[in-house]
Amino acid sequence: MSAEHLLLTVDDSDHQHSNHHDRGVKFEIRGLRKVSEAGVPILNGISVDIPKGMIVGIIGPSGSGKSTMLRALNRLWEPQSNTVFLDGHDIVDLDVLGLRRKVGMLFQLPVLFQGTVADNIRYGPRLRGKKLSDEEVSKLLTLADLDSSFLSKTGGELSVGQAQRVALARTLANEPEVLLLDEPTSALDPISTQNIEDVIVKLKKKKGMTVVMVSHSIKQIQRVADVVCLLVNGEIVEVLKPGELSEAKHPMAQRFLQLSS
Ligand SMILES: Nc1ncnc2c1ncn2[C@@H]1O[C@H](COP(=O)(O)OP(=O)(O)OP(=O)(O)O)[C@@H](O)[C@H]1O
Repeated sequence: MSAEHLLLTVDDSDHQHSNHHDRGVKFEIRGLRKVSEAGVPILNGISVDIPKGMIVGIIGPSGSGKSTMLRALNRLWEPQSNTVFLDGHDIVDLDVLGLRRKVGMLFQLPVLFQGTVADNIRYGPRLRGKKLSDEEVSKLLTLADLDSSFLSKTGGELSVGQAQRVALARTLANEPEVLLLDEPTSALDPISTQNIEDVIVKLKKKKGMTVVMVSHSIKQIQRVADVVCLLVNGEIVEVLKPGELSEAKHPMAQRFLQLSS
């Protein structure tokens, strides 16, 4: 295991000149490990800082641990104590529902609850005793690039791309400060993909959102991310700027990038 803590930095001018330096949250990961029940190492001591207001892309071969790493960040599995910190707080000491509100997650395939789009979007706030008005729900839909004609539709009436945007609006209704995206566009057509990418970039620029995004698409990562972590066999083997991916030095990373591009 490398004891080195990877610090992600960018010279992206949007980030440098963002008005949101005092907003957003950061993650610090220190030696995060996971071993399967059969004793097979899945994560081998991930140590990386994820600064606030940055879009961090995670790429790597299938089975390298990308989803596992992401899922630790909102305790879909329980990391060891003293390994994942959100703004300085060990996440295992935080209230898990509060953590998941702050750290929203979107998966490859959207799963909507029964009821209308509006019911779905109101769900999270309602758990906290807050009733969103139609106007507030419409605003969230707009943020996810959908218009208010969707309010009364049900999940069955939506395409996968539209459902994914509703799932995004539902996550945003919790006013998260971090978005964890696990291949959020892999089931979508190019236009829906572009819509989601645009929304992600807008959220970073307008709200200073911190985003950690797993993707199999190198091109997508190059379009969206400020910085890219290459994960191989449960370790971050390289941290690169999106424009420098071809300069990866690790042999497995090189091979993966050659085959993926
Ligand atoms: N709960 C579990 N028990 C045992 N093994 C697991 C568990 N979860 C994941 N794994 C294994 O850990 C490794 C990493 O899985 P993970 O889903 O994080 O990889 P990934 O990089 O996201 O892969 P992909 O790109 O295919 O989605 C895989 O070998 C997987 O089979």
